[in-house]
Amino acid sequence: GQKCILTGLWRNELGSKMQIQEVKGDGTFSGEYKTAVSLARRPIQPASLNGSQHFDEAGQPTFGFTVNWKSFSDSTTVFTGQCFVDENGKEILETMWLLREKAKAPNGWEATRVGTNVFTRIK
Ligand SMILES: O=C(CCCC[C@@H]1SC[C@@H]2NC(=O)N[C@@H]21)Nc1ccc([N+](=O)[O-])cc1
Repeated sequence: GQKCILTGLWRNELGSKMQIQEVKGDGTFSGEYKTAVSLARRPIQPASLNGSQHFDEAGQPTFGFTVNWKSFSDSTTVFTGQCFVDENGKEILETMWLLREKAKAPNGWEATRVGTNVFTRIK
């Protein structure tokens, strides 16, 4: 199919897996995120994700999505990034994320973590 439509199964360098359902005409999508790592005490469970992508003429759109970890942690991650297609037609998603855990009070310096992830398509 068309390159950099996010529908499908993706995996990042941590071994986390992301399944994105069909991307709607307005660019919105939803899916499921299975993280390979966690700071939560409770066992990891699949989490829902919702986001949107652009449809970019060069076929290398930007996107963003939110993962609500509700089933095992009171925390939230937002990812934002761009899809790139390499010379072999291989797609990669370069992302940065912010992970917010629930803090006891405002201005909790320890509450937000930041990082990067690169995803490649599994299917
Ligand atoms: O552990 C969690 C929820 C799972 C977060 C997984 C992150 S999302 C960015 C990165 N990319 C991945 O594929 N996986 C990791 N939440 C949580 C629980 C406890 C605390 N804590 O500090 O106690 C902080 C966060």
